[in-house]
Amino acid sequence: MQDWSWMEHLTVPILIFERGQLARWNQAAHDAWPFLEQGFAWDDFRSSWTGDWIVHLHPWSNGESFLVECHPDLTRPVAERLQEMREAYEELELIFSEAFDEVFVTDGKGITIRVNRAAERLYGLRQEDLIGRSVFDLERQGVFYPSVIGLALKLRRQVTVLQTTSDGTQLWATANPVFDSSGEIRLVISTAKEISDIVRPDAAMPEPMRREADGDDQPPNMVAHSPGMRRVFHIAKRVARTDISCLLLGETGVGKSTLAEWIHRISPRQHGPFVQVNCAALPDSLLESELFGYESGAFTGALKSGKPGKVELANGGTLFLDEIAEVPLHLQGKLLDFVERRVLTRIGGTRVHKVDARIIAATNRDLKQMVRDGRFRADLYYRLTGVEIEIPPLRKRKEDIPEIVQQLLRQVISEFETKVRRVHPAVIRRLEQYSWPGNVRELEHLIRRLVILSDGDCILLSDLRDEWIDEVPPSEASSSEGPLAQLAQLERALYADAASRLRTTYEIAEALGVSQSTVVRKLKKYGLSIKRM
Ligand SMILES: Nc1ncnc2c1ncn2[C@@H]1O[C@H](COP(=O)(O)OP(=O)(O)OP(=O)(O)O)[C@@H](O)[C@H]1O
Repeated sequence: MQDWSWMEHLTVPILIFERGQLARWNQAAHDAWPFLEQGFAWDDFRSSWTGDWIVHLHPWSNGESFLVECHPDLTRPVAERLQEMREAYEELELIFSEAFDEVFVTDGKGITIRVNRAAERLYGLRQEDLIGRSVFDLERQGVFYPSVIGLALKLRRQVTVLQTTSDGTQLWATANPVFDSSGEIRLVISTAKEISDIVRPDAAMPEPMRREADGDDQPPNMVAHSPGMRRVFHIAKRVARTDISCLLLGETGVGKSTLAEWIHRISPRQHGPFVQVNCAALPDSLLESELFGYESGAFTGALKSGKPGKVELANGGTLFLDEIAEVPLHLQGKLLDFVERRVLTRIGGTRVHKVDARIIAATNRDLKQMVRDGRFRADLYYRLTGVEIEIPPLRKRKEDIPEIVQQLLRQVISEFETKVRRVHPAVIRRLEQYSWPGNVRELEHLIRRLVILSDGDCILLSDLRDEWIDEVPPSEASSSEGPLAQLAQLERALYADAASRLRTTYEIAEALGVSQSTVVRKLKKYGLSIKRM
């Protein structure tokens, strides 16, 4: 009689098959497969065993019986676990490398261990150029300053600083030291974000919501950080509620037309037309018919049906008389008549047309002085100036410049394809120093030009090389009211006056005793154009 008791000492399942049928098994086999008791043929067993087990066969000498020894296959779960860990690691790697914010990791001595792709973008160096280098060396070389990790190592605590990179980009950086069980710093992990990427909560809102939140406090396309501009909008908003005539004063390109349109848009007349007439754009003979219209056959070349003027077209809305100072004296009387009585007769007509329009006028001239000189009717001046709003020149509200630049950049990017995404802070500083005779319009043209001509994703100081703005000596730039700035203003006034009186750049050149090319350059510099062609 064979003794099978040894089988019970084994913790791996053992099965004995005799002539193809299961004859014996141990407890471990019973635990693994309780159904064995119901009998089992070798063929069934063979077809049902799984890859979870490694099976050894020990044949008996009679050739008809054998012992089956089953070992759990431990390699498979280990392989599966390894695969899971590999996938998790790859995912972490991806998160680390593709995070938009910079992640920079050093050991406890400040030697760089890992950096992500954002670091390459911010510092302009490849990962392999950063790994293995000390943050203190990188700080000395100006790759960034100060080193937030260096500070965290010195202070042995979390630190947040404003870090500047070699190209002047400002980063909001935080470094966090990680300590080991003996209290030594094992790693320092820092994360950093470009300041220009941090948007104010209201800027993140969708446009309609933002407008609602702004409550029409200022036109959506106009920047007003400076106290001067905030005051302008404050007054304009009050004026908008009324029907009072309003005179907008300010140098060329400060935003008079834009403000006039906004006043209309938030006024009770917002559903009526906004009609703009540039009184300087037409010769006197045409300006009258443009403003007041004409009846059929009023003059040769007139339309048979006659034509309403811009004043009539503004019925129910707002009439914006831009460059009001350019209205010739003989027309000022007719305009006064309309402003006082809100009625007009077309050229060649007798019928009186009643027009209900709010009047906003604008000029970059000293209208009061023109009244004193007898070049502008005092009664018209007083009728037009129910309220006078003076928009300050850009050089007197430099705090608006950075945001205007950002706004213009966003606008240009949305208009055409360009790689440019930002303007170097050093460029902004230079723009803040300039005196901007052509005001916001001049700044607008400059940004457009720079975006078009720039090759990279950032407008750099070197891109200003071909701009006259680069010629401004720092002494002049730092004091816009210094003698050089005053000289520039004087020169601008000279050219503005000539441009309003003369018809070509050649005539101006002759009058001022300079070359025609100088005239072209100066007109461009001061954002001026010849009004009467
Ligand atoms: N505060 C501002 N913020 C942003 N953009 C502005 C601002 N003011 C003006 N602009 C922009 O500057 C440009 C010139 O403005 P606008 O035509 O209103 O000036 P203006 O004073 O009427 O000029 P002009 O005297 O030559 O008629 C416009 O494109 C306008 O959108």
